[in-house]
Amino acid sequence: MEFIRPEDYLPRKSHISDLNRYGIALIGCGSIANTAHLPAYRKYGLHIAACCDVSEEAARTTAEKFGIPRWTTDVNELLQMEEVAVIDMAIHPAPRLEVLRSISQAPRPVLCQKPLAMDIKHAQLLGEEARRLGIVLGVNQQARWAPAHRALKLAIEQGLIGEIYSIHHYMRSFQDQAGWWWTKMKNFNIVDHGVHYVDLCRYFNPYPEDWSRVHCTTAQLREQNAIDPLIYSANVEFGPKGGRHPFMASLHFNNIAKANRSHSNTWWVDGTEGSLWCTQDTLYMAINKHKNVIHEMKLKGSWFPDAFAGSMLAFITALDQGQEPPVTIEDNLQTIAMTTAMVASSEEGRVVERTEIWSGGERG
Ligand SMILES: NC(=O)C1=CN([C@@H]2O[C@H](COP(=O)(O)OP(=O)(O)OC[C@H]3O[C@@H](n4cnc5c(N)ncnc54)[C@H](OP(=O)(O)O)[C@@H]3O)[C@@H](O)[C@H]2O)C=CC1
Ligand SMILES: O=C1CO[C@H](CO)[C@@H](O)[C@@H]1O
Repeated sequence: MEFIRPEDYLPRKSHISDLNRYGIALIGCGSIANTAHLPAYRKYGLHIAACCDVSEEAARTTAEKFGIPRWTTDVNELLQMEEVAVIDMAIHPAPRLEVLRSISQAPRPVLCQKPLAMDIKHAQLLGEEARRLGIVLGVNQQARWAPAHRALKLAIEQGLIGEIYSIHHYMRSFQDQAGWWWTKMKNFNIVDHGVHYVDLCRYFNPYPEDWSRVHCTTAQLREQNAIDPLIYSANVEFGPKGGRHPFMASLHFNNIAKANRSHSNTWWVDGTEGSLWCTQDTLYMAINKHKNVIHEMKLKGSWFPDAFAGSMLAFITALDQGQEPPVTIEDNLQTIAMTTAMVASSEEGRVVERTEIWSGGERG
């Protein structure tokens, strides 16, 4: 039973009339740009016009490696290039405000690496400043375009498993390597890496109500390199208090599991008519009425790098059609509100309401 096809879940460029009109300028030629953004754009034939980094060596070697026609260490020089139609911002949150202000001299739409910032106050500031400066700003929550996550989302939308009542995520990996920026970052596992799964939990939610409250617990090993916990468990409630809303989610992320053969990244979605679950390369479905049958579909593509083309293509498609970015500032603020609440919940040992953190509307 083929309930989802590759053309449904893989990145598509057929919606864009002339892709060459959308020259991309990359700001930040670091690790993720070189290992995911640029390989993805090359694979899907996107036009990379220029790249920029404060480090001359990073800008030059990246340009050479990917055959990018122009490179610079100066954002202002980038903005003078007529062929630059879109900015791909792949730098850490700290310099983003200053870079946005430079971009306002000759505004271009900006797709910014996820999340907009590591806490709600900083994210709000960046969002408000982008609006004030007249910059179209979208957020690159590219995990939404990972083949497994797109396929799962489409299967949910097809209604094959009835009314969804539960989403559960279980992630096991290892990122306790000494010396890397993430082991030195405050609450990294929740606010920087975990934010993918928090955002996906909101993305898969089929109801109009956004998340309402969260209870998160963490643990910190006696001997670990990271300055903060690398394991969390979060129970997310939707709708009013009282436990009678028809949908709930739970998220568990153990990022300090040394035995790599035990690693996995799995979602389970339960509905009144059946269940869907996926790893990163396979989507499964079991329907109540088809007893003892599991429908199993091997998926094409992978998160790294395909999803990075998916998010950029969706951003360009929205620009082409005069629509809002696929992940707006408001949408991302709801996700960051949840990671901010998870940190507060684990540190203070209590349930944290969304409204304590963020007073924005229902769905972003
Ligand atoms: N799946 C995903 O979506 C992933 C997302 N990320 C996100 O991407 C961002 C970047 O991560 P990563 O690539 O690992 O980081 P890196 O530190 O490897 O790269 C960032 C690069 O940007 C440069 N830079 C800093 N400030 C500026 C500026 N003002 N203008 C131009 N270049 C600048 C840095 O130079 P210098 O080092 O000299 O400061 C560095 O070369 C982070 O926010 C991270 O959370 C990262 C990994 C995966
Ligand atoms: O997916 C991810 C993996 O970890 C990175 C840090 O190394 C995160 O920044 C990132 O979002």
